[in-house]
Amino acid sequence: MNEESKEPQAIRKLAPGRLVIASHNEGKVREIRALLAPYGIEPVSAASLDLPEPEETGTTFVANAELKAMQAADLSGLPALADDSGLCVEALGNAPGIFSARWGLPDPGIEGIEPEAGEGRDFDRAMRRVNAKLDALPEGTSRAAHFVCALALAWPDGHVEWFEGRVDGTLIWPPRGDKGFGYDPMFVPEGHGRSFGEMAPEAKHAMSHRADAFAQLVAAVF
Ligand SMILES: O=P(O)(O)OP(=O)(O)OP(=O)(O)OC[C@H]1O[C@@H](n2cnc3c(O)ncnc32)[C@H](O)[C@@H]1O
Ligand SMILES: [Mg+2]
Repeated sequence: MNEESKEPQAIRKLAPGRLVIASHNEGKVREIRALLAPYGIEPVSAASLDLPEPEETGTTFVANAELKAMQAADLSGLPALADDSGLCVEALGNAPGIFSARWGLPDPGIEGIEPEAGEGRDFDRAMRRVNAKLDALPEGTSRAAHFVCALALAWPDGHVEWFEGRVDGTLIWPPRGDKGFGYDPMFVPEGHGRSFGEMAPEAKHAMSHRADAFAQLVAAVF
C-alpha cells in the first residue's frame, strides 16, 4: 500500500460508472462487482468498453495488475481497477503462479507441460495438470497451496496504487463444486471443509485472497 493512496481527490473520483474493471475474466468481474456494491460503486467492465486484453509481460502479480490497470485507465480516461491473481502450489515451487491462466491453454508454452489438442482456456485441464504434477512427486508431499490477488488502481493521471491479498489452503482431488471459477473446485481454504467451488459467493468473500486485497484497497481509498 503506498502513501499517496489517501488523497481525498481519490474518493470523489470513484463515483458510480466512473470505474473500469480492467479484466476480461467473467468470474473475477462478478466477484469484484459484488465486493464494490456495498460502497455504491457500479463499475463498467473492460469488455463493455471494448478494451483490448493486454499482454501480461510482468514477472510479478503486482506488475501485471499495474500493467492492466494503467492500460485501461489510459484508454478509457477513467480510473481503472485490475486484478492479477493465481494459484501458488508450494511443492511445485509456487507454480502455476503468474501463469495460472496459461495452464488452462492447450499449449501453454511452459517447459514440463505437455501440449494437448483443443482450444481456449479450460480450467478442468489446468486443475488436472496441477494434480498430475503433484501426483508425480513422492507420496506424502504437501498439497499446501495459496491464492494470491494483486489489485492495482490506476488513475488517468498515471498515479497507481496496489494491494496484495492471500489465502492459504490445501488442494484436493477430485475437484468439488461448480460455484466460483478457475481453480476454485480443487482449493479448500485452511480451517474449512468445503472447497471454494462449493461455497456461496458470500462465504468465499469472507476469506478469499481477493477480499483480503479488497479490504486493503477500501481502507486506503474509501
Ligand atoms: O487478466 P484478466 O483479464 O483479469 O483475466 P485472467 O483470467 O487472465 O486473470 P489472470 O491473468 O489474473 O490469471 C489468473 C488465473 O488464476 C485463476 N484464479 C484467480 N483467482 C481465482 C479465484 O478466486 N478462484 C479460482 N481461480 C482463480 C484463474 O483461473 C485465472 O484465470
Ligand atoms: Mg490475464
